[in-house]
Amino acid sequence: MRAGRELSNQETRAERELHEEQEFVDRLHERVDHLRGATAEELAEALGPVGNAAQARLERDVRVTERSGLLAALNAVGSSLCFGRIDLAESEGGGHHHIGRLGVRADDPELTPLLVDWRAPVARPFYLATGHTPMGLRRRRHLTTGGADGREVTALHDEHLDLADRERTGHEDHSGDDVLLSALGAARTGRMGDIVRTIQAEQDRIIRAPHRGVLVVEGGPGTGKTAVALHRAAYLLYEHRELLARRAVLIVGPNPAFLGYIGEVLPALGETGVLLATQGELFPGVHATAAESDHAAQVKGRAAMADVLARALADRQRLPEPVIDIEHDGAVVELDEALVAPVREKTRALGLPHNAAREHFEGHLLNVLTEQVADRLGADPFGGPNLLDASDITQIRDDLGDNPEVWSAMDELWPVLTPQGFLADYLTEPGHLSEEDAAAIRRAPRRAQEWTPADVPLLDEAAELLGEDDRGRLAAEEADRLERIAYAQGVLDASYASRTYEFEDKEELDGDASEVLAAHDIVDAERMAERHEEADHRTAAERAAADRTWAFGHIIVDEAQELSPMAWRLLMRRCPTRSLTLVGDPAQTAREAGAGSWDEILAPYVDDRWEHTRLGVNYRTPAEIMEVAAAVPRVAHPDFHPPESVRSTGVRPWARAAADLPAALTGAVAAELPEEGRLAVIAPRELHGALAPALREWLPDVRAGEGPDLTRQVVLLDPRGAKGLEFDVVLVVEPGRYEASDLYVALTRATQRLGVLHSEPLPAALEGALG
Ligand SMILES: Nc1ncnc2c1ncn2[C@@H]1O[C@H](COP(=O)(O)OP(=O)(O)OP(=O)(O)O)[C@@H](O)[C@H]1O
Repeated sequence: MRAGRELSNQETRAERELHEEQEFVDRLHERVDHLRGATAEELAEALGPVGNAAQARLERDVRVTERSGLLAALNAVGSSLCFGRIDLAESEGGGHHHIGRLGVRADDPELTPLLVDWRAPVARPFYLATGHTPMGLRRRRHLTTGGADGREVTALHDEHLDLADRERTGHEDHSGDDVLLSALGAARTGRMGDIVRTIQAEQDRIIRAPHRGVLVVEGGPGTGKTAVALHRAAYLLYEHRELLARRAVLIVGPNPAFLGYIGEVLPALGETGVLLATQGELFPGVHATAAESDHAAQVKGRAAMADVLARALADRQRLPEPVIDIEHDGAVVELDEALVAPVREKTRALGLPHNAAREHFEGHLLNVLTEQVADRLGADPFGGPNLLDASDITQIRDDLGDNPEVWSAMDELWPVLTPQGFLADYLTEPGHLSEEDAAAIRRAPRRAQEWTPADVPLLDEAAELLGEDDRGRLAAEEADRLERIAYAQGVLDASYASRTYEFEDKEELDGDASEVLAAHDIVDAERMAERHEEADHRTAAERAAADRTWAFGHIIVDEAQELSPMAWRLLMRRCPTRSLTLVGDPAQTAREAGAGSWDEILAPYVDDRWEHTRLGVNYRTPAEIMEVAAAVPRVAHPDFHPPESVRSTGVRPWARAAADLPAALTGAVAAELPEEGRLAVIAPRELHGALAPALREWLPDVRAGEGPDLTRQVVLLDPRGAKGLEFDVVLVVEPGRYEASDLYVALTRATQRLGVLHSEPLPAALEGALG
């Protein structure tokens, strides 16, 4: 009887708790809805016309940026606006805080905090507190919301961190671990989601690590490296908003499909100040997607290429072979090696980039040509000093400067080059390399500008070596400025013409009218022209994408060990403050183009001043699959330890030998396709053509070699393209053809089930390991 009453009291308490949280969540959404409307209105107002004063325009720009950021955050809240609550111990003053995706204050005079942003220091114990170290907490609560609009509180999970606390809420049956496990076991959508509800302590420490310096995060497959890197970006943007909103954060990922996969995480967290890019997109104006051999990419990635390009450029600073004849003033002026070599040396000695030095080359060359002409014209037949005076010499120099033959000689000897033009020329005839390496990267002239990702660091290197001959740009800017002044002058003249009329008109009505119009007198055309310059409303990330010399506030590199030494040179140029987070796993790295150990990568830039940290728990791959996959790196490293899987499913991975692979694949996909979620077929690229018809039922329009659409229920990938991705079910085809690191990647992509299909022998590591 007594037990029965207690039980019903518990039920009542549990219901009351749920009801109270529902009321709170309703109030919260109401407040956010109101804020959203008000912010949208403020933004519309800010985007409206403002006066011409520079101050007003500046203030408007700041307001627009702020309001747009806030609106993006408010629009992003989606369903789990509030997902946690922490109750403080009596010793900490009691009370509680709700934790959510963004900070929200009540509409009262004190602006009482309603919801604490997950990134705020107050929220930290939500992620870190344990029974052993409660961090001042009495209780931690996970709120799960759902329903049609995502606003219904569907479950609470309470953990008591003070073990002496006997109070029960009726929601203690499941712990925070169940919330994590249900997130991990959920069907995949083809897009990565955020993990703010369930960030684990080891991950939280990395996410909130100080932003200065280089932080290296290593961890096996599925340890949350990518998730952590993205949440770190969100955290840094929150913590250092002022700096990073201006300088933007760059996230570099291994391929476009991967960027598509992770692309929604930061916007869902309300952050827009981030540029996501692959290596192939890091040179503005170039979209480098052409393919090439591993050998070619490896040659291009070597650090020595910086020197090779510098030498190739020096080759373009030519000497006459043997002479260039210039017709001038009825005679021939001879440009030979003896004359040009000292000019070239003098110009090189300035240490300027090639294009920037061109102006000096022109000056020096004109001087020696002038001397030659003056020697001839002013020679005293009786052997005395030259008969020409200073003005004659100036005249000769000016005349030479007007002679097109002089300019074409200059273009031959010291041409102004673009990075694209220079590199394309180099690749059609690669010098300063062994014959074998040159053959690997040589390109037919008609394909010379089909850029590959490995070309991008070379283009950037070339741009550095070339510098800018900015005379053209400056002249264009000056012409533009003059045009604006002329326009402004026209406007002023027009308003002056109407002035008398308006003035008279107004004066009759208003004695102050002369004051208003007097403003005209102090605005000259030049200042008015300045005011007509376009306001730049692009975000910092958008401006950064278009600017090769942009210095980012922070750079995050996923799969960082894939990058070549030349790619590191490019990235370090984009990050002069050396504020970087590098994420990678050596066991998943194809070493061909990679830069080797972290020490080797980083020593040239930061010496040994970098921090290393590891993630050790696998949140993706069930233990059964991990056991099979770990055998692959163990072949070369017998003491290899994979990260520990947080889950097991009880389902063993299987292997099936089949003479007719396409038929076997069709059968396997039909049998394994999850009701909800995604299935990936990972197969060597050369088999895609033969396998695509077998997938027609699910992928009717797929063509071999196409970028995958990860939101389809079935996806066809090669092992490199599978990097960083995950699927509910994975079928690996012909694993005997993969390199070990690629095979390890392919085998660790599944969150639920793994199957292997082969017609050729299995690699030794998999033999006997599969059911
Ligand atoms: N704390 C967490 N809560 C919920 N899900 C998590 C958590 N940590 C990681 N995950 C999930 O685990 C999966 C693997 O994470 P992620 O892709 O970041 O791992 P990774 O280390 O980058 O893997 P890989 O090196 O294999 O690409 C993702 O689905 C991610 O959302």
